[in-house]
Amino acid sequence: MTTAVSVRGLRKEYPGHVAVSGLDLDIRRGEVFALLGPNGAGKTTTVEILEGHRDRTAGEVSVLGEDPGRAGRAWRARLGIVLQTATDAAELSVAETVRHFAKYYPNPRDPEEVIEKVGLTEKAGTRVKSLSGGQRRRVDVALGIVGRPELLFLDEPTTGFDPEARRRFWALIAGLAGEGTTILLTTHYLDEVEALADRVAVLAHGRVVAEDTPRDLGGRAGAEATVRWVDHRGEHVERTAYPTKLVTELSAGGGELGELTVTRPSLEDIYLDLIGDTE
Ligand SMILES: Nc1ncnc2c1ncn2[C@@H]1O[C@H](COP(=O)(O)OP(=O)(O)OP(=O)(O)O)[C@@H](O)[C@H]1O
Repeated sequence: MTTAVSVRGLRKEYPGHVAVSGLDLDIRRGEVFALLGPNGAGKTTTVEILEGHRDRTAGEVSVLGEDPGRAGRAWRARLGIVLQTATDAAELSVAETVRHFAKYYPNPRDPEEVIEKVGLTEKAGTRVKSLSGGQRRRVDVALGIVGRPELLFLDEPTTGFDPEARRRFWALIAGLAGEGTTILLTTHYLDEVEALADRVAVLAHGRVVAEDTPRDLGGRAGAEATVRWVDHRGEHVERTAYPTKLVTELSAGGGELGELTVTRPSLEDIYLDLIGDTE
């Protein structure tokens, strides 16, 4: 089977509010798929339905071949979940916590190896309670992957991470993806999407408004480039589909083009455009 997640016409109504309204989604096995969208777009609700933690009002949902509303423990053991809310800080140490969770799974990863992967080896003997916020988040990630999940849900996983921890986390996720783990990532960090995701869907008002690779989202790859440079007459800005041609022409005289830059819309520009269109 090549499909990890398939969603058709998903709808979720809370009293007096429609959180998800006719959402379709397909995530392939082995893919890193990102869900983007403004606060309240319906990302967490959707993810919770896929995890089997929330019922739905209507629609078809299949996750690893089963309906999350009806699937049992064996199915659940194939998932890894890192929720938005951090683990309740216990009296247990990092190593004790990870070892304890490992016991719930039929084929867990080696707890020491997991602790090393999330960069907490030096804190293995420390109580989770005494860790910093970002370090506790890394414990959450460790607990999400210790069961060797086929499908890993990461809901805003790097909130509170310092830049080095984020880079380390990205490498960890790329490694898991390389081993074939399917990953559904919810995040507000566009650089994270760009670094990690094979495909991205943008949600607004409970539905998918765009879906593509980060490179191509919203026609980004084909968008015109902006060329800027400075000469004795001041700053120049030109938009063109053929920046190489323009730069070649401009530099034909052999002179240096001061402060030359060629840029295309960033993922953030495209994202804000897509979201702006839905307001
Ligand atoms: N238990 C609930 N009861 C009523 N309304 C809810 C409930 N949970 C979420 N909602 C509403 O449903 C909408 C979607 O919420 P959801 O948490 O799925 O958004 P989100 O995209 O994950 O947002 P964020 O980026 O802030 O995490 C919001 O308007 C929210 O207020």
